Amino acid sequence: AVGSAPQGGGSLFGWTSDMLGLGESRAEALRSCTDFACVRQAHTRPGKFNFPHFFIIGFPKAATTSLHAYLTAHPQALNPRGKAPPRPRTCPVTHPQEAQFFSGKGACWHPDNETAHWGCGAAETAHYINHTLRRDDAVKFGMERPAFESTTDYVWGGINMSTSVYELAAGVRYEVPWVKIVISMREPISHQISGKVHTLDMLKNPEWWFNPEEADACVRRLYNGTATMYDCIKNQLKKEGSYLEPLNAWLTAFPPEQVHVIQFENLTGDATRAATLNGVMRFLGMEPELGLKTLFRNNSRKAEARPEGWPMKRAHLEELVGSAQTKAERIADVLERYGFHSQAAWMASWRASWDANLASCKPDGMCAFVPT
Ligand SMILES: Nc1ncnc2c1ncn2[C@@H]1O[C@H](COP(=O)(O)OS(=O)(=O)O)[C@@H](OP(=O)(O)O)[C@H]1O
Repeated sequence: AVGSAPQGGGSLFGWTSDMLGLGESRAEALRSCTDFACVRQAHTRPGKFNFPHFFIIGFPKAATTSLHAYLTAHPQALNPRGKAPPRPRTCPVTHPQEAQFFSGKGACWHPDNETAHWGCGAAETAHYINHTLRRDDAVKFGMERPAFESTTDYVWGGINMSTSVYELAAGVRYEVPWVKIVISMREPISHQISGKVHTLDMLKNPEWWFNPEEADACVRRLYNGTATMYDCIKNQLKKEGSYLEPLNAWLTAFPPEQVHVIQFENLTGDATRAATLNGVMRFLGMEPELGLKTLFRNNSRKAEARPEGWPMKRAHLEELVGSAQTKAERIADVLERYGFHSQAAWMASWRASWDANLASCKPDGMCAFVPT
């Protein structure tokens, strides 16, 4: 009887597509999945959205929280949950933002096991599929809503740093080969400053709550007034791989059709925001007309931190711009080669920031760097 047929999951008036002789739908096949092998099997069945459909993987400090919130607010989105509240690192994965499933919490790494290097913990995987990615809701909506999560440290590798970003990207590709990847990149000096400002903010917390890492020692000195922002970002900015390597890793693991790279400045700029958001939604197969007309400003510190800019000697600013430019050219080169963006357009946006900041320099040789 119609009334006793299972509900949802691509059913028509209560009849499942299996009963109608069409074979199992993706939703029906996904219904009891608790591991990726089952999810992959379900993926072979017809359904509108993939499960999971996409990941926002970074970069940190490139408005990923705002983008996550924006897509969460989209009426088609599966996930109405907000940003994760602070929680101890040992808690099970529950939240779609900073779930860190593939980078650590999913216990996906077995570095000592040569034969089965990759393989996520069974209990963690079931939890991730059921709770973080909301399997039951995906099924209930008959795969008409995309499941997603956003974890910015997927661009760095495993959270204990034992795993390279190449391994992580390859592992994700192995588990969910269809997933779409969204990456936002911010002008490199601003990206670095935003990260340090975040750490500065954390230093206000008691040490038992936030214990800064070795690399943040300079931020403590900045906090105490014995170092400058230039001191704290110059080395990281010079590091060749810090931005380019994750991009290469993900583009090595995934075909370019599954990757969408946006520029933070286009995402947040008044003149370019709508087109950039529409581009993201089109890439994800979500209807742009249903998207909000505004982008939130989550996780923002720049207004309070130092709206007038970070004081810097002209020579130091020129050195930083030199490092950022070298990095940017390589990124823009990769992006053009893969057909994502023209090198010239990508560079022009970031160069506008460098030029504006260099123009701030006074005759006494002091400048102020305002992040994008
Ligand atoms: N709509 C909009 N317009 C302008 N700027 C915006 C917007 N949304 C986010 N932001 C800026 O993005 C920075 C936070 O990025 P993330 O959310 O990716 O940071 S995090 O890695 O998750 O901590 C953070 O930058 P800073 O304030 O410089 O730190 C935010 O101010």
